[in-house]
Amino acid sequence: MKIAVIGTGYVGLVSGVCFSEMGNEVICVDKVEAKVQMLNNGQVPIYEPGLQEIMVKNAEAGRLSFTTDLGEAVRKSDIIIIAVGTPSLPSGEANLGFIEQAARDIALSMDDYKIVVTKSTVPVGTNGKIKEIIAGLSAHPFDVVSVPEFLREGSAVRDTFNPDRIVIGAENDAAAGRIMELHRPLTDNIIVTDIRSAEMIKYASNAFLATKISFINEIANICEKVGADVTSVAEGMGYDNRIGPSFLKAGIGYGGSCFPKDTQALIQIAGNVDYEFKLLKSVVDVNRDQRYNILRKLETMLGDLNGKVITIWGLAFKPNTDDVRDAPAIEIIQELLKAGASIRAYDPIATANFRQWVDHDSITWCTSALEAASGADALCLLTEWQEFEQVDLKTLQETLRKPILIDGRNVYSEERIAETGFVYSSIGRPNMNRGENRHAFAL
Ligand SMILES: NC(=O)C1=CN([C@@H]2O[C@H](COP(=O)(O)OP(=O)(O)OC[C@H]3O[C@@H](n4cnc5c(N)ncnc54)[C@H](O)[C@@H]3O)[C@@H](O)[C@H]2O)C=CC1
Ligand SMILES: O=C(O)[C@H]1O[C@H](OP(=O)(O)OP(=O)(O)OC[C@H]2O[C@@H](n3ccc(=O)[nH]c3=O)[C@H](O)[C@@H]2O)[C@H](O)[C@@H](O)[C@@H]1O
Repeated sequence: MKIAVIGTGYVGLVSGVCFSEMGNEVICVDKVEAKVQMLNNGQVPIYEPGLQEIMVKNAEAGRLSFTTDLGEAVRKSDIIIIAVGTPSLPSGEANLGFIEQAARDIALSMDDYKIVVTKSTVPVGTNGKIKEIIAGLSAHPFDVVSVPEFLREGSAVRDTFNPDRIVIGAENDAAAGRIMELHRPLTDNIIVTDIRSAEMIKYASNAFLATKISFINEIANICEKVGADVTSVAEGMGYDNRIGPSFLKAGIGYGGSCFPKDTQALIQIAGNVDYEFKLLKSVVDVNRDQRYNILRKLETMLGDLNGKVITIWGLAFKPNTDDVRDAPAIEIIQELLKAGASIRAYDPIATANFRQWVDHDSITWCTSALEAASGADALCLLTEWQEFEQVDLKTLQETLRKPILIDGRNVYSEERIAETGFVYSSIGRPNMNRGENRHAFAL
């Protein structure tokens, strides 16, 4: 099939590359010329394991190309995939400006029947608006189909080739059939439904996963008070098939470009029809507060943070990505700076992106984990990069000025910590916490 993909962010680029790997002819379009130039030079603007190799292979085979010329891409293709951003407005509602612009651009370029597929996450009713926009500007026949995307950053290629399910929302059986045919090599688990339900499936899925995370984080907070271990609790719960083991890792809360934005958007979608989504509002509140656990733990151990030097390990919102959108590290570092602390920060790959969000004279950007730890009063681990797990804890203890380790992702085992002299605190594992109530002067 001949496919144009509009937008070369995570979703557009990964889908485009994977569809070309499946033998389709794909043209990826972005309005940012620098991005297209990079892609044409075989470079991937995002960090996504495995993507570059397949991209270069398919570009060399002539099945995959990149352009800023949306019109030509649309005219050469049968299927147009919209994968532009839908960021939050200050109200929490999804900003549909990029979607509407893409719909107008597509309409003005159409010269024949096209299937317009929306992969961006859009509020219920948006595909209907896309249809109206295109029909208002073009006399050519077309169908709009909603195919929400469920890939995760950091494992986007694997997720795309091994989806749990494909959801297709369509009004027309023939269009649904073409889109089914496109996805059939990936899975037999294809659910065809109406467009509004498909749009809702995406938000409901992300909101449910966010709920699981806030739920286990609250259980972790209670575990700390009653002396239970949240990792055992999650394991014990996860063996129940009705619950399942995934998304039960307690930590400092979810971040990233999607859960925070999509939970807010769903609260707004419900609010627009006079429904107060109380459960989801609490999920969001719990998530925001969970980040502050790190600060509370630091204050318990160090007292006043003014003048203290704090190491931050991990700036990306999760490992294996350089994406820092809504990363918990942003808010935690801002709060530490407000409290008068200075920061020594390190992330294996996300530092350059992070500096576009937060930069300050009191932050030293380090190029290795141990350099960041050097001479600090405490270390906070915020992203569970494998390199942090593999660090020699004795060397780490000697490198820090004070042996205080706050593990926001429960990376270290009880045995490993027991072999060290760290004052240690993690999330929901009170039996491992050591010396948490000792103030710095006692160390
Ligand atoms: N990032 C992720 O892991 C996932 C994202 N999604 C959803 O997919 C959508 C896209 O997300 P990302 O890939 O993160 O987006 P992004 O914001 O990283 O990238 C979007 C790209 O679209 C381009 N663009 C915008 N308007 C354009 C136009 N009219 N013509 C050509 N290019 C245009 C931008 O220049 C940008 O490069 C969002 O709705 C998001 O919620 C869904 C699942 C996973
Ligand atoms: O709509 C989207 O954009 C995507 O959002 C998430 O994917 P992603 O944000 O890439 O990453 P996740 O692996 O889901 O992690 C999100 C956040 O939750 C946190 N998390 C995840 C799992 C867990 O058990 N505990 C936990 O705190 C992570 O640290 C991270 O900050 C969903 O998992 C994807 O299915 C969806 O397509």
